[in-house]
Amino acid sequence: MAYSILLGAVLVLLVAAVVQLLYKNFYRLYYSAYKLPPGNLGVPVIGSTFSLLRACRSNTDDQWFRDRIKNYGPVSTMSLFGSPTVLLAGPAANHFIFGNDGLILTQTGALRALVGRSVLALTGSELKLVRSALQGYLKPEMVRRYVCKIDHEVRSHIELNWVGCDSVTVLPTVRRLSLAIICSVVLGQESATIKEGLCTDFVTLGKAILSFPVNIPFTRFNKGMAASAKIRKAITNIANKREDSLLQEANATSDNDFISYMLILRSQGAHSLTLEDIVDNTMGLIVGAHETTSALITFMIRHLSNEPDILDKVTREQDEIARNKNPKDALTWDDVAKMKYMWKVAMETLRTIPPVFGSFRTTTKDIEYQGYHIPKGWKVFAAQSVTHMDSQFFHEPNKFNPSRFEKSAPPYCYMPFGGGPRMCPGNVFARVETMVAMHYLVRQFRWKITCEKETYKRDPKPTPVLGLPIKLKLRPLAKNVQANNMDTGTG
Ligand code: HEM
Repeated sequence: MAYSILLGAVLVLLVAAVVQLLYKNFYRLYYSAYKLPPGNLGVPVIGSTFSLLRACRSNTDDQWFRDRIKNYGPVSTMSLFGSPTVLLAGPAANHFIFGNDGLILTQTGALRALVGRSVLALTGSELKLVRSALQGYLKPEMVRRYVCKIDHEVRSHIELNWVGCDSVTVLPTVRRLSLAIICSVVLGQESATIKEGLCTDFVTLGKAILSFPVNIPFTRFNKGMAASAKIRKAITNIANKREDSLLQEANATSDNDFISYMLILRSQGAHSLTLEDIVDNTMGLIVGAHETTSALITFMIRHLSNEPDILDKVTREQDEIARNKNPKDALTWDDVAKMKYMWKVAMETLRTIPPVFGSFRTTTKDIEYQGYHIPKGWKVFAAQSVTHMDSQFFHEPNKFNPSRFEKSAPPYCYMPFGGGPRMCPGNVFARVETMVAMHYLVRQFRWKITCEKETYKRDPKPTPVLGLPIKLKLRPLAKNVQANNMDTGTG
């Protein structure tokens, strides 16, 4: 028995070694005319996937990238998620990846399966149409119209989840806020079922983005697919109702929800997406907005609790904005524009802990970069988080110093929202949401982190391992703020 197990193990090892050898030689022969970047593809299909995922989950991804760059230089070959991939880092890499029309944005197979035919998975003329619709929906003139809704969501959320609590676990709480905000804007009045019932499903879906897209029971991907089906069903119900009511109203105009906006654009001939495509794009928008902004707000709260001088400066700025208005009135677009210092705190948070740490692209033709060839069909991954923490571009990169943004960062060194034609279309929305939420939190509360030693992992969004529990106190002045919120009916 023991002998046959041993024999079996030897055979498996032998087969693995032969496959590895064939795989390596196949690539070497097939690309013999190419000057490939240094590195290797590692174990077939798996390559460096698990090692990178492990690094992400133990918050050592930055070190992982640095070690690779030390071993192979800023351009190297590896295999990730089953594809040969070239890893790039540095401002030249960012310039290359965001401005090269031979590269198309790639999503992991898992994301394509989870979010379907959203902007994230489209190419060519369909992509242009959807991108332009998204940009139209999220352009500053439109976001200006959502500020009041965002303000209302933030105040109601704080009354329900923060006021009267001695402690709060920040990340899950802020995720609910962020989901409530994006759903009430994107889905309109009927968003309640989604924002109240499906937050956990959005988190499960988010966690499956970096998983192997093989649907085996109990895996992350399998759970993500189940969550995605539930979300899609709920959004489809809303979309069907919207379509019916628009058919009944001649000359309907959008009341700002994304589904009506897309249906009206379609009736005007701007695109020909099916209702299913519109549902997928709505999901894509919520997925893009929800965990990124909640990560930003969570880590701002964490940073501010360790930086009393910065918190003081932020509070003075926010008190000044509040002083010039009637406390019952919602914040406006102009108020948000005055939050200049707090935005620098957000930028510094995005530099140190970017919610999206890099960008994946696929080559549509053979490409040359810094003397190396990147063959057609290969993936290119640029890790922007590496440049954010490089002392060549950011003096004392480990120091949390919002004032560094009094000067612009060097070109292509600071890219938390990406760049080029696929730059995040939600960046203005994210700014408004974050500023409004932080305005009320900073003015109403003081907090202390419960577990100073808590670390975070990338899952794939940065996630404090305990969710960031904090002890909470009302700021003395906050009693007035709270009384006024009650008057306005947000309590
Ligand atoms: C702090 C918050 C946010 C950060 C850091 C962030 C970051 C990013 C980045 C880096 C990309 C580009 C990825 C690439 O080029 O590979 C992206 C794309 C995207 N983001 Fe955001 N985002 C944030 C908030 C939002 C919000 C609030 C929305 C929606 C309201 C949104 C919607 C999207 C969409 C739809 C895409 C895909 C665009 C495309 O494929 O062309 N994001 N985001």
